[in-house]
Amino acid sequence: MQDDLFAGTEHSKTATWSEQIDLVDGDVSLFHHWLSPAEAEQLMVSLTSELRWEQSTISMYGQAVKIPRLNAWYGDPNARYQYSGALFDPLPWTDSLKELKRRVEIELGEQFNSVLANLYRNGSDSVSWHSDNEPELGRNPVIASLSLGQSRHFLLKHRKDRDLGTIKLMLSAGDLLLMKGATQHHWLHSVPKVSKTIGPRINLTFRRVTDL
Ligand SMILES: O=C(O)CCC(=O)C(=O)O
Ligand SMILES: [Fe+2]
Repeated sequence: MQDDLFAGTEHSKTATWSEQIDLVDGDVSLFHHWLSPAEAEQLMVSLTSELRWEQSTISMYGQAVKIPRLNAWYGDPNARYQYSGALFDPLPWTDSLKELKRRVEIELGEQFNSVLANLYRNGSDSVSWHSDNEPELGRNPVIASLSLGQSRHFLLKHRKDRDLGTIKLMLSAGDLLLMKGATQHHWLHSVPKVSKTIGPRINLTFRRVTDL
């Protein structure tokens, strides 16, 4: 179901409209053009330089491996999270991240205490299949993800029922994706590499982590 108020008019390219993704065992919705193109562009520029981007290292089969993207973690002081066995403290909110969080909370009626920012520098950067199911995210994680910059595909696949195939969404600048309910129990998601030359993308995933 979609409520495209301006379908067929000149507004349809930039007007906000939302759709519920038809997903068995999951609850995913997408707010297209949640930010205007101008605001999304401005944020892309400012967040690229303002955030403290790092290339994290994870351990895979006992080897230290650099992940294929940059990231940065911001949030309330108690919103600590565990990643590959290490405990990370969030950086304090910047003004623009705090303001975005406030607007996302009002839109969705959900509370968040942290944001994981990802910077995909080009088509070689990606995130492989995973679920956001770390214990500190609680039983049914609510994750709101805001996309800026280059459009990229966001894929979903069911953990068990492969007959459901791969669901492919295009996330463009200003789009807000919401995942909640049982989604993280049953579905994996990824942002695959792209072989052609493309520009950078930033994705902000607002989360609520609890003290373990
Ligand atoms: O970049 C995206 O759209 C997804 C990022 C993601 O899945 C994550 O940070 O857990
Ligand atoms: Fe994720």
